[in-house]
Amino acid sequence: MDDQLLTSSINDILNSHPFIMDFFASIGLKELPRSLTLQDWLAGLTDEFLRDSGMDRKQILNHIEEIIQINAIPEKQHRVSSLTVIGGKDKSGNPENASITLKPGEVVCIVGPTGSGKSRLLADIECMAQKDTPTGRQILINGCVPEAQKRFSMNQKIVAQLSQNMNFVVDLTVKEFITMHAECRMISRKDETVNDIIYMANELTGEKFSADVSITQLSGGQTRSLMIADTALLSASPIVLIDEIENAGVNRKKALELLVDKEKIVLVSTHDPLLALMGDRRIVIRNGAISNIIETSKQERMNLEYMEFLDCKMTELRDMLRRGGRIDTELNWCSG
Ligand SMILES: Nc1ncnc2c1ncn2[C@@H]1O[C@H](COP(=O)(O)OP(=O)(O)OP(=O)(O)O)[C@@H](O)[C@H]1O
Repeated sequence: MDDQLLTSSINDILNSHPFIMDFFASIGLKELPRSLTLQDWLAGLTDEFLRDSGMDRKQILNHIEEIIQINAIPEKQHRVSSLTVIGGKDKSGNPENASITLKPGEVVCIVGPTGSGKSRLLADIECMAQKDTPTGRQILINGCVPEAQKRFSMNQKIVAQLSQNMNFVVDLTVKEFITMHAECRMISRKDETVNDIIYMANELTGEKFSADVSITQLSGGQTRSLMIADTALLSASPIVLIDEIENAGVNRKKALELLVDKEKIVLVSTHDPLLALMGDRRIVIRNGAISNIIETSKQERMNLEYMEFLDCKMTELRDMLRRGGRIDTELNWCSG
C-alpha cells in the first residue's frame, strides 16, 4: 500500500491525477472533501455509501492506485522529443542520400507525383522501420532505435495514423463512439472533451452533423473531421500521420492548426498545393526516395494567403453549382 498516497490530500491527488475525478463521479461523489487526506476520507465513509458504491475501503484504494498506475505508464513512454528518418534506397535500389529530424510542434508535408512513395514514407514511420521494409529506411525516436515493445505494442502506440479510408463496423452514435474512446483514455472532464471533439469536428467540416447520428452514416469528410478532432483532443500519440486531407468537406487549415496546437509532430502526405505550403517544411519524394527537403519561404507564406483567397472563391463557385446555380457573370478576382 502506498503511504504517501494515503497521506496526500484529495486536492493534491486530483491536481496530479485529474482523471481520478471520473472515478469519484462514478461512485456518486460530486462534492469532494478536498482538504481531507485520502486516509481520513476513506475512514469517514459511511456503511451506506460503501454499500451503494459496491466496494469496501480497500477496494476503493486499490482502484485509485490502479488508475494512477495505468495512466502513469503511457505518460513516460509517450514522451517524444524527436523523430528521425534515415534514408534507405529508392525504387531502383540507389541510395537515398537524405535524412530528416522532426521536433514536436512541427508540421511537415510530403509531396510528390502519384505512386512516388509518399504513403510508403508514412508507413515506414508508422511501423518504425528498421531497414526491414522495401525502402530500407530506419526510424529513430529521440535519436535511438525504438524498443521492440514500442514498435509492436498496440496500447502503447506513439504514432497515430489517419488513413484515407476509414470504415466503421460498429453501429454507435457519434457521441457513444467518442465517449467510448474517452473512457478508454480515462481522461478527466470526459463529457466536456466529448462535446469539444464533436463541436470541433463540426467546425472542420462543411456538412454539420449531430452527436446523435450513427457513425456509419457520416460522409467521408465528416468522418475525417471527427477523426482529426478526436486525434487532436484525445490521442496520446505524439506523432500524427495524415494520408491526405481531402479538399472536399474538411477545412484543412483549421485541421492543421488544431493538431499543431497540441505540440505533436505532424506529417501530412498531400497533392494539395495549399496544404503543401502550410507545413514548416516539405519533403519531396521521387521514385521512392526523399529527393529534397524544402523550408517554406516567406514569399511562399505570402503567396499562400493569396492561394487561400482563390481557394475560397473556388469553394463559393463549387457550392453555387452544387445548389443548381449558374456562373454567368465574368469572373475577375482581386484579393482585398
Ligand atoms: N523506396 C522504395 N522501394 C521499393 N518500393 C517502394 C519504395 N517507395 C515506394 N515504394 C512502393 O511504390 C508503391 C507506390 O508508393 P505509394 O503508395 O507510397 O505512393 P504515393 O506517393 O503515396 O501515391 P499516391 O499519391 O497515388 O497515393 C508502393 O507499392 C510502395 O510500397
